[in-house]
Amino acid sequence: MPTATAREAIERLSRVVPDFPTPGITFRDLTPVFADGAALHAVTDALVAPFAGGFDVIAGVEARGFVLAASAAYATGHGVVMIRKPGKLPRAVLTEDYDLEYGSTTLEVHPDELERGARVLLIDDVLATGGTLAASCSLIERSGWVVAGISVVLELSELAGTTRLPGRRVHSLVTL
Ligand SMILES: O=P(O)(O)OC[C@H]1O[C@H](OP(=O)(O)OP(=O)(O)O)[C@H](O)[C@@H]1O
Ligand SMILES: Nc1ncnc2[nH]cnc12
Repeated sequence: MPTATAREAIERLSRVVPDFPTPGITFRDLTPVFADGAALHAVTDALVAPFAGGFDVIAGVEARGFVLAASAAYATGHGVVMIRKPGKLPRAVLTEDYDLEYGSTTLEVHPDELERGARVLLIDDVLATGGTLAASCSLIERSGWVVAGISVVLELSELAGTTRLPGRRVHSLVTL
């Protein structure tokens, strides 16, 4: 499905929620995009299309990134690596603390999930300050894997998240 269809669906279905989760944050809610089958299909295809043939596995960031990563993995016949919030993964983990637009937290990964050198396409819903994706890239590289690219549905350009991702190939379906 063409990227223009995905963009139209994102613009039509996404919602703006003022002061969520904390006062002063303008929250961009993509749950209606996830809930619409045609939109999820178009968005999934548009996220992976620029990276076709260039990755071995897809990584998703808990929680919203999991929806997109699993959809993209099924569509392309790849597996999923889960980058999780703290205390959820059962075996030995690598850990990164980070800040995001409305707080601070930690992400973790099982570093033995893939072979060294595996090419990982990293998918998430929103690129805001870039803290989440920078921490995720660090976990991927500390695990011995390669970041093949980063694909997001929505980039909030006023927060300049790409400056936290120097040298990365970042694909955003919609940039606000
Ligand atoms: O670019 P940043 O400033 O780091 O923000 C982007 C992140 O914020 C949201 O995740 P959140 O941690 O709110 O988790 P959720 O998916 O569980 O809602 C979003 O899904 C991104 O992962
Ligand atoms: N403004 C925002 N809307 C939705 N998700 C976000 N993650 C970080 N900032 C966000």
